[in-house]
Amino acid sequence: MEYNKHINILAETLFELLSEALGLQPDHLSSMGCNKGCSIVSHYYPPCPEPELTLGLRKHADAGIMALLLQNHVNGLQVLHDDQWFDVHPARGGLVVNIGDLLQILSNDKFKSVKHRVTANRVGPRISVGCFFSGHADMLEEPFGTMKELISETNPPRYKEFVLKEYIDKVLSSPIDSKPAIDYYKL
Ligand SMILES: O=C(O)CCC(=O)C(=O)O
Ligand SMILES: [Fe+2]
Repeated sequence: MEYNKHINILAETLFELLSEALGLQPDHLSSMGCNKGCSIVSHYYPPCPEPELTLGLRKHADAGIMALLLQNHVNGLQVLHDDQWFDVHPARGGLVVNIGDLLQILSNDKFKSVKHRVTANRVGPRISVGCFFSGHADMLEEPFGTMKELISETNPPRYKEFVLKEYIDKVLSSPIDSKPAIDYYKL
């Protein structure tokens, strides 16, 4: 699919910039496989007659590595910052880049995943298309944790190592509003 092809090119560039921001070679995150395992999830939020009584999507942080989100012109996406919700107004032709929990772990909290939600709306529908990167299938059976290159005496790991497959099983089997999988691995 044409869109997927462009998203993958963009993701490659973003992973280069993120690697450099961590003081690593530009191809570091991609060579680990972070730019692979892209799944596309689309949401359709119909207009809601009583939006104050519900939400479009509950508060959460994305569990994977990174998400690139396209939204139509209808408001609804909000991010949590300093205990306050802020609207992420749709920008024509713009994409939202969300850091996921796995990138927070890889970077030892240098990059923080963002808590977000979608409010319900009287107008609509609101439509979004998210491209979620969860990493190359080869990473599934390998130990996963903060990148060794980032660990030092002054920057000890904040997460214990785990097997990615177990983490993903936890994410997929956890009931709504239960403890996020990342919290099981915090040291
Ligand atoms: O619909 C949106 O804008 C957000 C979707 C989302 O956060 C998700 O699928 O994880
Ligand atoms: Fe999300």
